[in-house]
Amino acid sequence: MIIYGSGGHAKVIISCIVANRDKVDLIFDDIPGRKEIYGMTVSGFYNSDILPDQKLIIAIGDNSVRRKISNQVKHPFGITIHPSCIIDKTVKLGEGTVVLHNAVIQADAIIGRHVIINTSVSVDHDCVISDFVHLAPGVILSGNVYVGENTLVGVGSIIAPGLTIGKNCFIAAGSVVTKDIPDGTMVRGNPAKIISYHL
Ligand SMILES: CC(=O)SCCNC(=O)CCNC(=O)[C@H](O)C(C)(C)COP(=O)(O)OP(=O)(O)OC[C@H]1O[C@@H](n2cnc3c(N)ncnc32)[C@H](O)[C@@H]1OP(=O)(O)O
Repeated sequence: MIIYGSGGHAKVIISCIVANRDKVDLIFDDIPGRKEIYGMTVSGFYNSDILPDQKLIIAIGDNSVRRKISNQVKHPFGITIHPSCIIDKTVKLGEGTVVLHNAVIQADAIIGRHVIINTSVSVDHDCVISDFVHLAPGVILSGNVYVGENTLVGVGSIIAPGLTIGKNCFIAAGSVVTKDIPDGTMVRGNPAKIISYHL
C-alpha cells in the first residue's frame, strides 16, 4: 500500500495496515521536511510513475484536501479496515475509505469514497455516508442517517435516527444532533444549534 500524507492521521492508518499484516511500500508527502513517520521514510512529493499499479490511500484528515488530492492521484485507491472492526457483510465501502480501530458498521450501511470512519465510530443500519466525509473518533450515528459530501462530524457527536446532515457541514465536537442540518452549516451543542453558515 502507498500512503499519501505523513501527519497524525497517517500514523493511525499505518497502524491499521500493519495490524492487517499488509505492507506500507511508500509514503508521499508534499510538505517539505517530513523525513520519517512511524519509523518509515517519507519519500517526498507525489510521483505517479513510482509503483503505478500499487494501491494508495490518502491519509489526510481534512476533507477538502483529501478531495483535491484524489483528483490528482493516478494510482488505484485502496481500502483499509482495522481487524478490531465489526462490519456487517451487507455493508458497501467505497474506494480510498478507511475504517479505523474498533469501529462498528451495521447492516445495509453504504459508505462512500475516501471516507474516514475513525476510532470507535458506530454507524448503524441503513446509514448513507457520502464521499469525503470524516466521522471523527467516538461518533455515534443511529439508524437511517444520511451524511452529505465533505461533512465533518466532530469527535463524540451523536446523531438521532433518520436525520439528514447536509454536505459541507461542520458538526462540532460533542454535539447531539436532533434535527436535519442544512448544507454548509456549522452546528454545536446539545441539542445542536446552527452557529454559522460557513460555506
Ligand atoms: C483523531 C482526531 O483528532 S479527529 C479530529 C476531528 N475534528 C473535530 O472533531 C473538530 C473538533 N473541534 C471542535 O469541535 C471545536 O470545538 C471547534 C472547532 C468547534 C471550536 O470552535 P471555535 O470557534 O474555535 O471555538 P472557541 O474555542 O473560540 O470557543 C467559542 C465558544 O464556543 C464554545 N465551544 C467551542 N467548542 C464547542 C463545542 N464543541 N461544543 C459547544 N461549545 C463549544 C466555547 O466554550 C466558547 O464559548 P464561550 O464564548 O461561552 O466561552
